Parts: sequence; C-alpha cells; structure tokens
Amino acid sequence: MNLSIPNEVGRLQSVLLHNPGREVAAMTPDRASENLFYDVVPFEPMVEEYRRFRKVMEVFSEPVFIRDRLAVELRDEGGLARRWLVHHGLLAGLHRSKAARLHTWLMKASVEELIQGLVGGREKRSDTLEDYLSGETHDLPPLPNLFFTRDPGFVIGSDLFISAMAHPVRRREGLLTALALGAWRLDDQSITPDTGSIPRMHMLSGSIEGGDVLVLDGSTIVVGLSQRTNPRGVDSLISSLWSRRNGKSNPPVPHRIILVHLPHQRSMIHLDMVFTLVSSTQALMYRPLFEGVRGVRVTGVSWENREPPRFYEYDSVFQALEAAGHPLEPLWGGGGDATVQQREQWMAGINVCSLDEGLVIAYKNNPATIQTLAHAGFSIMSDQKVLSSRDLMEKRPLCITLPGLELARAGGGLRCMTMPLTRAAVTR
Ligand SMILES: NC(=[NH2+])NCCC[C@H](N)C(=O)O
Repeated sequence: MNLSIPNEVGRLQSVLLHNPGREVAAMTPDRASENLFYDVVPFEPMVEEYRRFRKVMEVFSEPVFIRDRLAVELRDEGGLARRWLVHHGLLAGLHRSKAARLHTWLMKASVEELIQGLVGGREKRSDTLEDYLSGETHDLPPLPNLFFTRDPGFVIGSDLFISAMAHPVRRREGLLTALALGAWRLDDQSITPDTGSIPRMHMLSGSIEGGDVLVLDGSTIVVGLSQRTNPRGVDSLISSLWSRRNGKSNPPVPHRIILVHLPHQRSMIHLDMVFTLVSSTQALMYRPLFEGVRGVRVTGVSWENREPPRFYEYDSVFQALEAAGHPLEPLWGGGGDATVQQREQWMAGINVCSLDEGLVIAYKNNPATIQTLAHAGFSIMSDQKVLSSRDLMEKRPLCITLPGLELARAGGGLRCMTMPLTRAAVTR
C-alpha cells in the first residue's frame, strides 16, 4: 500500500475509513462513558449522518474501508495474519482459559466471522463459574470508537505509525489498523519496506494517539501533549523519526516537533479538538488556549544530522510556527463570544477535515465557527448543494457543511473520522 503524507492540507487522495456498525449499536448507557462517548448515540440517525459524510469523501477522495482491507489480509493461506495478531498482543492480559478459547476461535473462524468478532465484539462463552459470574459480557468487547480512524494510526511522510492508545478500550484498534494496511507482511523476511509496497511501520509505546499529530510540512509536525499523548509516547515518536533522519525518503521525514501542552479536559482530548488547518496559511483555533501571553506552554524539539534531539521553549504557538517557516493566521472557532467558543469547541466545531488546499468539511451545527470561515472568505455550502454540481465542487476556498449532531456525541469530529493515507504536495 502506497503511503504519502507530506502535509495536512494537500489534496486528499486515499483515506482510511470505517462504517460504524453493530459495535456502536451494542452500547448500553452504563457503558457510554467507559467507552469514551459523551452519551449513548441513537444508531440510525448517526449512521445516516455518516452516510452523508461518506458520500462527500467518495466524491473528493478514494476511501479505503477497514473491513474490506481486513477481509483481504485475513484471507492469507498460512494464517500468518492471524498469528501476527496474537504475536502483537491481541490476547495479552486475558485470563488463560479465555485466551485459549479465543485462540482456537481465531485460528478456525471464517474471515467474515473473525471480522465480526474483532470489530463488533465476541460474546462471552464461559467455561468457569468465576468467568460466568463476572460482570463481563464479552470475551472480546466491541470497538465502538473504530470509526475514529484518525487515532489508532497515522502516516508521516511515507512511514506508518501505530499509536499506543491511552485507553484499553481502544487498544485493539491499533492492531487492526496495522493489519488493515498490510503491515503484518513485514514479518515475512523476504519482503522489505524498500522493495515492496509494504509500509515501513513503527509501533509506538508510552501513550500517543493520531488526533494529537499534525503534519505541518516536510520539516515540521505539531503534536499535542494531552490526556491521550504523554511525554513517553512523544519520545517513542521522536526516536522513530530520528532513526530515519538519514534515510532518503520522499516525502521527507520531519526533524522538528512543535509540542502544544493541552489542559487535561474531556473536550480537549486531542490537539485536533482545538487546532486544525483549513489552508496552508490559516488555522481554526480555540481562542482561550492560544491567544495572548498566557497561552498554553509550547515546547520545541529538533535535531540535525547526527546530533541528538534538543529541547527548548517558545513564547507561543505563533512564535513556534514562525520559527518553523510556516506562520499561520488564526481563525477563532466559535467566533468572538466566550460562551459560544466553549459550546462549539465541545461540539467538535474546530475539528474540521481538510480535503484540499482551502477545502474543508465541517459540522453545520456550529454556526459561529462556520461564520468565522465565511468571514475569512470561504463559501459555505451544504453537502447536498455541492454534490449537485461540478462547478460548486471546484469552488475554493469552500467549506462543505454536514449534519453531525449524533456523530459529535460519540466525542469527535470530521477530522477524527479520517486517517489520510496519501495527499498531494502543496506549493506555497
Ligand atoms: N481525533 C479525535 N479528536 N478523536 C476523537 C475520538 C473520540 C473517542 N470517543 C475517544 O474518546 O477516543
């Protein structure tokens, strides 16, 4: 699989998506918070919103679906992909008898049944009283957050990074993402990343999630230090990037990280809830964090050639962006009113997804944020309107609005629902 992410806003070519299915429908109210949702989400309306989102993605890019890819990868003759899952910890931490039970199932199940279980969950089949009486309902719990494909993995340059998810309820997502992208084939010694179309993969450690990672350009990435991404996680990313510093890579491997320290608050789990790019010169930002001298702490990390990484502080994110040769004009999410800023940030208003230079999709239920984009010169149009005419599709700058009330209650926005695999370069 060809991977190439040189930036955050170049035309999106291929992107990894997942249609939410029974793993979401299975959620009971008492499990919503442990599953990282704001609330139980009504299934049909949510799927309808997702269908409209998918339609836009299909017109503007080439989506690759996790389920389809898993079906291809799991069909391998020798069961290597299945063994790869076990080897990389699918059954780690489970009680011996449960692990043995799942192992047998994993090796024998049909591909369809396997995908159902890995994504939608596999109900408990108790063979001990202790297990029978335990409160657990599943041997393998469902993965309701899998449609937030942004988080379990990310691409920088042409390398694939598998996140170390902060919460156990999301850990299997990283394995499935790696499997879906064919990375298990790396264990076949006859293939190397440089000769085949197999991505070079880095399994990260500590805690780090894709929603905190933004590829600014070929030299710099911006990373959130957040509830989900800790210094140890960033250290593992640094050492992966550093190990690639002399490799010839196209797109290049960045050598600078701007680290934004985020408050540990539910609505700001990831950087992309407070900071996204809408073009290569403009960013939607959450004003209370970034404006003025009391803005959040910003740390820099960079390395040159053989030198080890150096760490230093910036006065503000704007100073850091300027120093990286990539200044950005802030557009304040939620407009000028402090209450509205908070409400729309909570509803993932800032979490827009960039499809092209000056082309974003946004949830329409955040009117003040949409207004901000309109003031900045964006034409604002509904998905239905844009899809009705070629001319409208080519308009720039353009913000396509989509309904997202139910999707937002799952705790994320449109950027969270996309994992870009290839983007075009931008010439600034
Ligand atoms: N990139 C993002 N902001 N992702 C949002 C993920 C939301 C998901 N419910 C979680 O808490 O993990």
